[in-house]
Amino acid sequence: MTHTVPTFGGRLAAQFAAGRHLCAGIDPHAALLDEWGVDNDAAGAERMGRDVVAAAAGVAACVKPQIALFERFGSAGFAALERVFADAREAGLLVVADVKRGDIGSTFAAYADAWLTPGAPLEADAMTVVAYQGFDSLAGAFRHVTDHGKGMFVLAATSNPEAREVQRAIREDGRTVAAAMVADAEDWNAVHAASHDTDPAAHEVGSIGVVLGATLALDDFGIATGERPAGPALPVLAPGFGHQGARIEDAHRIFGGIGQALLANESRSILRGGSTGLSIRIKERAAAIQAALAA
Ligand SMILES: O=C(O)c1cc(=O)[nH]c(=O)n1[C@@H]1O[C@H](COP(=O)(O)O)[C@@H](O)[C@H]1O
Repeated sequence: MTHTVPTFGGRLAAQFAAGRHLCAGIDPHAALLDEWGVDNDAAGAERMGRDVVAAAAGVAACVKPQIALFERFGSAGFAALERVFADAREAGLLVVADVKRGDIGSTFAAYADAWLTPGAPLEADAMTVVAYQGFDSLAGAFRHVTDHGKGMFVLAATSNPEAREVQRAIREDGRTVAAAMVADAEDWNAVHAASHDTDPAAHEVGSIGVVLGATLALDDFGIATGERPAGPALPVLAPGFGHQGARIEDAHRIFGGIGQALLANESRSILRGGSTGLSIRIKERAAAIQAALAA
């Protein structure tokens, strides 16, 4: 089967080829909104989101709105989010909806429809997902990936210290939970690259990625950082830089061979300080990330 819609992996590859690896977080925490001089409400969150989009356009690869920080304002928060998404699309930025959804297959499919259906009010390019109900519980999103050029980032090894007890646990098959998420995503990409004969970029970078915290020693989670198996590079969404303490200069040491398609997320480190200087902060962080990854 061949497809004409560009894949999410292909669109990521284009961002990387242009030197863009920054994922600019949109996390309208109450304290940050206060620093921005806007109210802690949906309009304040929208202001922050749209300012980040304007400053990140042409500089970052994507924006990642953290949905809970909009959801706390109910329907007004979702309306704000729709406008932020629309701005981002118009600016040519990929949108990763940080929704961290997961469920049994039938209801996960409804989450995938909500966030990944073309033309849906909250259509994003990719969403963060939780696969603790099993990797195949994500199947409801696969058709959006193959047919609509969408993507997913599966939580594998997250940046928070308390995640270790679950994510380092050994499964019946002898792999850690985290390493199995990585392998399942890589396998899926390898199998499905073959169906995208018309999109050579789909062979470069996969459309299902994982979340790997930059704050971690990946070896501890059973995740190999040496050479990867043949197949498309695995997109890695890496939070933990900036506010959580990881340094982009250490990216090669942290990720090694698994960091071929790295999106470095920073949220509070670029949002802190208000809208004044936002554009400069985003440009500086994007340049530092590009330099560190090119080194
Ligand atoms: O999936 C995520 O985005 C995520 C996974 C993870 O392991 N750690 C993590 O911090 N995140 C998110 O990444 C962002 C990090 O924000 P800062 O610490 O302010 O840069 C937040 O929106 C988190 O919810």
